[in-house]
Amino acid sequence: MVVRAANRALAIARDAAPAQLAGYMSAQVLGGLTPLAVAWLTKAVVDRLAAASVSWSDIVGLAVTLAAIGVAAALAPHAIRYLKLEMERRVRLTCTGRLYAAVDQFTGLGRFEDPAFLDHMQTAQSAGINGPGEVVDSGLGMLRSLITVLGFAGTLLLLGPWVATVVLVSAIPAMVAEIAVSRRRAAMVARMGPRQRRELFFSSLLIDPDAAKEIRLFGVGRYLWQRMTAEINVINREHRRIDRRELVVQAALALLSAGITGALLLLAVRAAVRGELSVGDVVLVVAAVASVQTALAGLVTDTVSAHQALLLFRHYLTVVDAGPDLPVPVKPRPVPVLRREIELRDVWFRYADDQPWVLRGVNLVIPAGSTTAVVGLNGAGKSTLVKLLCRLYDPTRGSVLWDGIDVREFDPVNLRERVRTVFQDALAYDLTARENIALGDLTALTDQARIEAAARTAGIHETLDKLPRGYETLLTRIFFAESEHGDPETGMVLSGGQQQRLAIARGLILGGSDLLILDEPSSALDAEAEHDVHSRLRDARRSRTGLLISHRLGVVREAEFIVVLAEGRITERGNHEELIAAGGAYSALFELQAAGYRASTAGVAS
Ligand SMILES: Nc1ncnc2c1ncn2[C@@H]1O[C@H](COP(=O)(O)OP(=O)(O)OP(=O)(O)O)[C@@H](O)[C@H]1O
Repeated sequence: MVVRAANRALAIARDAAPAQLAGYMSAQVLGGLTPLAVAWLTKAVVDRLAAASVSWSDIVGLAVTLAAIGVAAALAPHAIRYLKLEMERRVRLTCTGRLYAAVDQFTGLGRFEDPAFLDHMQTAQSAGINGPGEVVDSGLGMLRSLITVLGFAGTLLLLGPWVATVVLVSAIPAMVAEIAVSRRRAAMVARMGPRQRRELFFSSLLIDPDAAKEIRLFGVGRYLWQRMTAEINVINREHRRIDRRELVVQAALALLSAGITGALLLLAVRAAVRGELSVGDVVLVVAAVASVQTALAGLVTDTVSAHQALLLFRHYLTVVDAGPDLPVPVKPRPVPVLRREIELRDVWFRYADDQPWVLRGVNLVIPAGSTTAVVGLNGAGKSTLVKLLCRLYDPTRGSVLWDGIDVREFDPVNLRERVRTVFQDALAYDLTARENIALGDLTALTDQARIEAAARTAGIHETLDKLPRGYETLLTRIFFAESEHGDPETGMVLSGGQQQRLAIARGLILGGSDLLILDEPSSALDAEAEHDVHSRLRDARRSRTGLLISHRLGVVREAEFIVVLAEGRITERGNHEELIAAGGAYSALFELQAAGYRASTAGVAS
């Protein structure tokens, strides 16, 4: 598993930054050989100096080579740093692109509501995208250390085979102990994922312009930041625990290493006194012991870093390898133009196996070319039904049929080209007015006529036209337009009702869709504006099939078919007159709303 992840990391680095990777690798190999070259050259110089007669010409070549290596060694870290940073930048860009491309392939909503998968996405986004860079970085560090260690192993043999063995074997407990700490750290990071997400939630909320109003009016800022610091405290406590364990392990290992170095030094000096080693040999052994100890410590640290980076990188791989969340047939059927009807046949749905049923055997036919309205109390399941029609989820049981074809036989992307939905909680993007509309169909991005036509149908054209920069006005107060950096006048914020109209324009811009779903798109509009929007929408729906969800029965009454959804079941169906005559829940609700209007009209009149 770790090996597979390492291979994937290396492959990404090779794809993203081949030249930088090759340069970085060469520099690290040379870096690993440098201490060896320096030690052997120094030994040669010292031995010649210690000889009875020595001339300048005897050692000038060695001395110049030594000096040249010194110059190269002084420059190398800067070159390595540049190559490493450039490689990491390129790798991060590639990983980020692949991550979001993968997330974009999740056509349903399930994964965005699964806490375990959200943890994978959060770790992939924060740490996983740096994984390949860190793995390569640590891997090349290991390679460099390994070259130094193996190169000096022969030198240590000068002191006897057991000496080389002791030095090399002393690295094993260090490796084992450090990897154990690393595993604990990775497990802790995974455990802290939900807390980290909550910390992020609180910190974003506290500076979110949309949340600022409520937070101030309710005076809950303190409560929220204290909740945030409570999360940070727990995260810090866990990190501290691991840091302390690491401190103990590293102190013990440092003692072991210093003890071995000291003992070897004593051995070398004693051997020299006995005439078994030359002065140059002693210099070489001292350099060898120091270099091997440093390289072994580097090897351990880099192994642990690589291991840590790989564990985090696995979250990234989980996300990019997750594949489609909704099953898509190998050969999806093309979505035909809707001619007859959309049918929900015995549809049961719950958001997860441990959640209650939201829809319980819904049977509903939405005839093509007409408008069907769904009414029901809060939580009855109306928006859930809409999500199944857009195939943001699949029914747990039963099926949704498009002219008799199960929508699971289509590619969801194709289906959504035929279905347009405007939700009550549609987003207002911090982009220009033009982009806010064109996001409904990006082919219209530069087609002002289409954008304006959609805006006119939604009754927002006059408003947008009068903005300081017309359709090019940024609809935000949190960014400046790039061209006018620093000008606080660049952004505008629309009212709630205007934003809804904008969302309607976005929903309408796609030509050729068959089904227009309006899930309370006018809840933020005043009565006059709502009437205006609905009469415009009626015209827009004329050639399409419409599904309307609304709590305002004055709007609903004009639909050809009305169904009442209660506790996940359809309890009444018919047109307005039929439902009023039936005297059921619809009739009672309609009476209640009408009485409210009559009372307020009477109040105004008196
Ligand atoms: N993502 C979700 N995960 C779990 N449960 C959900 C989710 N979304 C909605 N529900 C639950 O499903 C039920 C139906 O919700 P839904 O939003 O479909 O109702 P609705 O009829 O549209 O309500 P409203 O009139 O308030 O908009 C509710 O009990 C709600 O708690």
